[in-house]
Amino acid sequence: PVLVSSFQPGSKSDKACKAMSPTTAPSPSPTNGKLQCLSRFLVYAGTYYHVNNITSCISDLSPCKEPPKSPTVVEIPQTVKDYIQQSKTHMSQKCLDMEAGLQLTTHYVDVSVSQREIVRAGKNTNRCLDKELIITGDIDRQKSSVGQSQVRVFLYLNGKRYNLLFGNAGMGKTTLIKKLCLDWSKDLIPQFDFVFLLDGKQLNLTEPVHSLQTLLLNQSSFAPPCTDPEGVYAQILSAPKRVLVVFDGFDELRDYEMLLQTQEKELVAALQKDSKAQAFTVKQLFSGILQRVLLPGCTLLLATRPRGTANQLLRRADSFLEVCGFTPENVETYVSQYFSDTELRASALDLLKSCSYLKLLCWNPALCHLVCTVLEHGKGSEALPRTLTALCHEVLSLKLEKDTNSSQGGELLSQLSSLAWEGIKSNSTTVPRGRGVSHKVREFGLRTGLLLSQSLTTRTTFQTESVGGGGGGDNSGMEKVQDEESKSKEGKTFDVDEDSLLLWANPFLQRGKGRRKPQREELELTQRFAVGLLFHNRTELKRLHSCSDIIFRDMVPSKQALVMKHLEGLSFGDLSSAQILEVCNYVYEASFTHKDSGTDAGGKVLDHLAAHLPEFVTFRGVPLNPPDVFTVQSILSKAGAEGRGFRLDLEDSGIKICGLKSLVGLSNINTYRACIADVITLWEELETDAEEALLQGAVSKFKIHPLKATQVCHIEHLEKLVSIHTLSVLAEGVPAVKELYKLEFELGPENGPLALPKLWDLLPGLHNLQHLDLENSKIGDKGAEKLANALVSLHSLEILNLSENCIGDQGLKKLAVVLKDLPKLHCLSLYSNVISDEGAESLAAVLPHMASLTELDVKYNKMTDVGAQSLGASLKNCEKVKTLRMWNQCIPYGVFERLQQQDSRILWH
Ligand SMILES: Nc1ncnc2c1ncn2[C@@H]1O[C@H](COP(=O)(O)OP(=O)(O)OP(=O)(O)O)[C@@H](O)[C@H]1O
Repeated sequence: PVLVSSFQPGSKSDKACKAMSPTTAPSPSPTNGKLQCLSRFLVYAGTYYHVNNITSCISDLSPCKEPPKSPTVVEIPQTVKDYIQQSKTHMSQKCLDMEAGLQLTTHYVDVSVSQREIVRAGKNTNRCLDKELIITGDIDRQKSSVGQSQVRVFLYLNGKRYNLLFGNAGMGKTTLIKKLCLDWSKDLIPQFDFVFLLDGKQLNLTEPVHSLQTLLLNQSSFAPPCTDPEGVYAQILSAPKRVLVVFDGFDELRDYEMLLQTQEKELVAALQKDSKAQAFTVKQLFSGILQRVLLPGCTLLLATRPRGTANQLLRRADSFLEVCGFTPENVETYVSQYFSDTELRASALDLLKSCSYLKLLCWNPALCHLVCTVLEHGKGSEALPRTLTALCHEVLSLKLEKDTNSSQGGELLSQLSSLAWEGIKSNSTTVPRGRGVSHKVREFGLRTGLLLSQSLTTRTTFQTESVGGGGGGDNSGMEKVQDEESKSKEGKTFDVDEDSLLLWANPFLQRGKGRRKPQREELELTQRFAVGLLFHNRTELKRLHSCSDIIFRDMVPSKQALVMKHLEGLSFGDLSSAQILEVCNYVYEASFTHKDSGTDAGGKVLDHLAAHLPEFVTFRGVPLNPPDVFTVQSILSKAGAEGRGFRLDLEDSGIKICGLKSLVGLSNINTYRACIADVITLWEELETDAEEALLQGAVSKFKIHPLKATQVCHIEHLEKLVSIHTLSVLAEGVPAVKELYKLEFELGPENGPLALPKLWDLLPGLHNLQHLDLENSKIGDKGAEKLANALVSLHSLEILNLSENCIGDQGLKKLAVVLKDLPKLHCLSLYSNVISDEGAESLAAVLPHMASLTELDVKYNKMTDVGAQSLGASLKNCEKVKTLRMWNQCIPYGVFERLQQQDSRILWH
């Protein structure tokens, strides 16, 4: 395309997508504990939202350039080889289930996994060790994709010992792990002899009766009974590099961080001394593995949702992977695999096309499954749900309709809802064991898939040769049962065993006791459902018998009024970006769950938000997933219909290019910011599709001022944009570049030098730049020379910060020549460089020619009294200068004081 002829076009397809969770900022709570009845119901709907698989796994990827090198193969005894073979057979049978009726072998969709990066938070990289995950733009995310073959994920693990696998609830971490296990069982991943899956739920086993050996051989998911535990364990210890340990079932990074807290010395010593002693708690053993006290050479893969920062963990890990969820193509594959009947398949795909929001929800695999459940019932597009609430509600209704004993469904559902709401309030994914859940409720919950039951298995370890296949079962010769509630059943069970652990099949009910911020993903979701249901169609609600007539007559309108009052009480200008997004989502649920909204109470809520959303809407730093973009878009366009215009900031939101297109395409968006590389790709797409009006709008509304570059890619992107500006056929160039007045180069001394060559190339294109900040970028004399060449073109420059840059006399000499030709420069900082007398003199020589200079800082350099005196003398000819800071240790105190007495503009600080 002409517009972008100067550089490599990016990929045009949105093939990767982002799986980031919204942040946990405090948010308005329309429920405020007052909508309990309905919200309980909604919790229930939410509970159904995702039928979760509880297993454990780990993985890490990075692009694999070479075939993996297996560590030296140690001779493995035959009995151990047999065990490995048995493990593989066992795993290949046991890890196949994804959802009821869906299996990995027939329904799995190859998803992309991308690498994520972290940065040190804060400007001073030495002082601040905190690290954060970077939210990358769409194009960069696609570039960092490790591809779709799961085997590649494993190859990627090669040599990386500490791997984190991120993904929001339902995005497919557990499923990916199972697929990896399946691949391992098929000998596709030869670098590991052993793969063990550990599960966060096992932390419920609090008795100190475990050893590393029993943890791995008896407690890990999908492990078969072992005839020769001693031999196998010895083999594991002798070649830990050939062992992969996967942790899953921890809901947040923080849960892992808790396991990284320093252990007592005696405990560490005990773990190291005798890892076979059955004297440890599961928690101690998990800690031992995560802290590299136990099995130090093994590869770890930790699956987790990305919420919250867990600095210790981020600091330790070598690689960060993320499951990207489904692309539109993946959704099509999933739907095609889900519907084996060709006619049903075609109609499902057709229906999905007509329902944008549902289609976007399918980005999340767990929701994609729910969408298929609804599509399966073949209602026309008019009857399809349009919100998350309506989707979950519909699935729940279908589920209950199918339930044979549904006569009591309403009552049981209500009881289950109370339990779920308690769980949300107490931050627990499990139903407390002492809670005395009635048999009926338990059975109902398990039957409908709202509850899962998991026995915290202590697997049989055979002492004899009499191993029978992979089944756990009630075998004789069983080791001591280590938890009174543990059963000798295999892994996860779904029976009505009163003793096993009851879990909500809902990924949004998170664990942890009160130490978290109160506002969590699941609570946000509950509120979203609560609001949605409150404004739902009454006939629909009645289908589940969850509310009486009185509730409809009295409570619903009064709660609706409360929501409205709450909304009216919000001061939108004070809300954080995450809160704005939450409000948009609540309001979307309220306004669109009911089919005929627009004229009713839900419509009023929408009107209010549309009228009061601030004119500047920023989602900077808040992950915007595809359905979020849709809700924001509907609210913005509603406001547009009322004549309101907006400025949008979408930087660091991970928005996909198609989402960017839909928002930028709104006629009432006056200006926008977003990842430059993504914007350029959008322009390219618009140009290729000959969407001229949209292209023109997308170019003219784009803004980048002021720009703070904190990563190398920011400068790479800017370079592309500047080259479009200078080379493009657009007569007026790119307005965003022309209007860039301030550029802060904040990559720090480590990364700065990587991007400097590009910076020098692009700088001359920024004709209108007024403020350039290059502090602490290690530019040195060479860089100073390059900068001098670029400065010739920057006639508008007013402020130049070159503090802490290792610039010496040579560099300053080059700079001095051009500094005098910058007619508007009024502030120059050369603080903390290595300038000595020679440099000071060359600066002194040009000082009187710097027509606009008012502030000069050369403090903490290397000049002595000689240099100081020449600067002092030169100052006499510079009327405009207001301050000259130049103290350093090489200038004798007396000299400095005298200079100061002569000219009060000379300052210490
Ligand atoms: N690649 C895939 N192909 C087909 N279905 C998938 C895929 N990934 C996920 N799913 C579906 O989505 C559901 C949720 O996935 P999964 O349990 O793996 O999510 P998760 O990221 O582990 O969530 P949580 O954080 O709640 O544990 C699965 O049960 C499965 O039905």
